[in-house]
Amino acid sequence: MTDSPHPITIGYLGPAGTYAEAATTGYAQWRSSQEAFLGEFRPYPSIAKTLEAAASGEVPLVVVPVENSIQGSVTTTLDTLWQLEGLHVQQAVLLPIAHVLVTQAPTLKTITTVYSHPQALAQCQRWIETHLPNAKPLPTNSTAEALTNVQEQPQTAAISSERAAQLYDLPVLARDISDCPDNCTRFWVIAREPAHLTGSHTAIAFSTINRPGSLLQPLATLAERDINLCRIESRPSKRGLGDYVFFLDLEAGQQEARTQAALAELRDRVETLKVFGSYDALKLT
Ligand SMILES: O=C(O)C(=O)C[C@]1(C(=O)O)C=C[C@@H](O)C=C1
Repeated sequence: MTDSPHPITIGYLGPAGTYAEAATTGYAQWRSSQEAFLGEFRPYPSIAKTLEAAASGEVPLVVVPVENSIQGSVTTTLDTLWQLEGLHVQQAVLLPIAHVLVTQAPTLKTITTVYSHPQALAQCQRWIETHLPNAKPLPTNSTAEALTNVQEQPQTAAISSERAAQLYDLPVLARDISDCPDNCTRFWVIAREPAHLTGSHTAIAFSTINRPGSLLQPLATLAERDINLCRIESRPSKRGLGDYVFFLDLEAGQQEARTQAALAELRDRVETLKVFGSYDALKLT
């Protein structure tokens, strides 16, 4: 008989039934199909608290949303990653997002409020305006948390996954309510321990001093080494208006010589550089 592996606790945005939970359990299942791995799961009340749990060493691994195909970056994740020290991206997980409208109300007309995570509300904004013109959208910490309002107030609705509606035993009134087809969210698996350097993509971020060429020079460093970018995103540095942090995803692994050389040069060309790590993408269905 073989010994079962020691369980690894993975933090995620809870409560049970979130998309983050689906990404986390999907990742753990995949990993245990590759190696002796046993995941146990710990929900946190917000994305920031989930990342803080990894940074403080409370849990060795967390899974957080980074980017959505309709709504773009999950800004809390980027801002918190920039603020915290010592976090390493290990893996990307792509999860299809299929939102439903959950309510105890008999018809759409009687719904006064629609609760969900701000990302989910934004991904369904046009549908809400068309089908619930009189309902007030109100943000919650997660899609699953939104369902607790529906349990207590019959004239309200929530946007979540169908799986979450089943879990909380609540009725679904409308399906397929995302504003664009193929809605998909990319999550990152993040660890406190530096990962192996393998992976086809590398995530970095840097701040610059606001002067001519301060973005051009780092981009030239990457272009000169034939490193393609698959994403660039700016976020306010929070030091003052017009001061930014740039988040980049490189189509090159951290272990590659060209990446090592580019990162060494980048350190001299930017103010602060953070290398989050290299990752491959796991596509869940
Ligand atoms: O609220 C959830 O269920 C989450 O997992 C968070 C989150 C996000 O922040 O993007 C994850 C996937 C969907 O895009 C909507 C919400």
